[in-house]
Amino acid sequence: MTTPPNVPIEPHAVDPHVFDDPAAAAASGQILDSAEEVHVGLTLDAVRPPSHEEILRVENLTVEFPTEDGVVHAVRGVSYGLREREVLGIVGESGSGKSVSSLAVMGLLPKSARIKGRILFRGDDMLKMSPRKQRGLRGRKIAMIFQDPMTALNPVHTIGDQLAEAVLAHELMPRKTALARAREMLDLVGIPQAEARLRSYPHEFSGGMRQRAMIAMAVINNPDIIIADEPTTALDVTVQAQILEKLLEVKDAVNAAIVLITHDLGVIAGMAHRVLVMYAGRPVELGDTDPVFEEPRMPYTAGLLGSIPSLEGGGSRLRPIKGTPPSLINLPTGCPFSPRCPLATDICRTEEPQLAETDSGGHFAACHHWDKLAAAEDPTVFFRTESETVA
Ligand SMILES: Nc1ncnc2c1ncn2[C@@H]1O[C@H](COP(=O)(O)OP(=O)(O)OP(=O)(O)O)[C@@H](O)[C@H]1O
Repeated sequence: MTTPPNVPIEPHAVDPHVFDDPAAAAASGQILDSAEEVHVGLTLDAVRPPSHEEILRVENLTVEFPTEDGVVHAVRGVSYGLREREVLGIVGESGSGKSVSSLAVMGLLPKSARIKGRILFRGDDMLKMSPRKQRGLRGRKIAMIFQDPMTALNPVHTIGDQLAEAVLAHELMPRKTALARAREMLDLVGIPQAEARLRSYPHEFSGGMRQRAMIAMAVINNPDIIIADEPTTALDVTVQAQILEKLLEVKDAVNAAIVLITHDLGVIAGMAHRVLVMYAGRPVELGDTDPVFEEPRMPYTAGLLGSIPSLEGGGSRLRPIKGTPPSLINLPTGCPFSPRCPLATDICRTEEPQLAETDSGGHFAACHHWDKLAAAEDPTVFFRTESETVA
């Protein structure tokens, strides 16, 4: 796998003695991750590979929100498949439709949302299922981890009660059995003294521990799919790496696939088998992570790659892509990236390109000029300033 540019996931890269703001946590009486909890260090190569069986297929998904200002075209034709045990990364700038497309899979969009397309779970269209059948899948077969565990955890109930409830919502069993499963899950996610921690309240946990508890909650019903929406954005970098490792380890333990939503290419590089790049509500590049990162075929992806700090060569410069994404209410004609694209020509301003296979199998891009990127030695060169190019 490509080395993650800024998130260390290689073995022993994580210092188990460094916790998220230990002083502040100790002062507030929070329970911290324990020093005994030494991480083995896990990479994607160390977990079981995906099978060929597709468990989720999203087909031409569109989501619109009617608002006072007009219709927001939040998701405009997203299609992808997810295989058993696969990690699919969805990356893109803020507002590109990453969360809305995943909330559609979870059935968590507001009633005002107009949803079209198909969301097939093992071949069954979830958008056409009875609400009862949908409820049976969501939370059980498809679970979600949110960015901020405090919005998902109830502050007035203990962690143990909340985990037990998550089981009892889907399965009839004695409460004691559900609590025993909750304890097992806290063990699995690396929370020490799990028995005692069942009685803790969310505010007694550090940020990293809360996110571990969220992972425990997501996997307690042995899901086939975990949707993780920016699961570590709120945590500091060291804790991020620990949590991501744990997510991979736990995913392997329960045999689940992951849809990982992030704006952090480093996270994708270390964790995803395949990547879907989104721009203005549409997928603009899709393929195995290494080829997409090493030989992007969509200028937007090349621009994103050029905007992350390079670890090699000392001169680590951030080159954000100039300009801003378009309004999703008044989209321009043609390719929505064309106003920011250094390769744009007349056709880009009149015709929106479709996602199509490029020069390598399984690598798709929505660009009229992907061949120009293919011909360039360094595809990020188009996004450099003149002085950088000369240097
Ligand atoms: N309930 C809603 N009503 C109207 N517009 C909405 C609603 N929910 C989301 N949107 C809009 O849909 C678009 C896509 O939002 P989404 O949250 O999917 O983006 P994102 O790529 O996940 O961004 P971020 O990284 O900031 O979470 C945005 O323009 C957003 O403002």
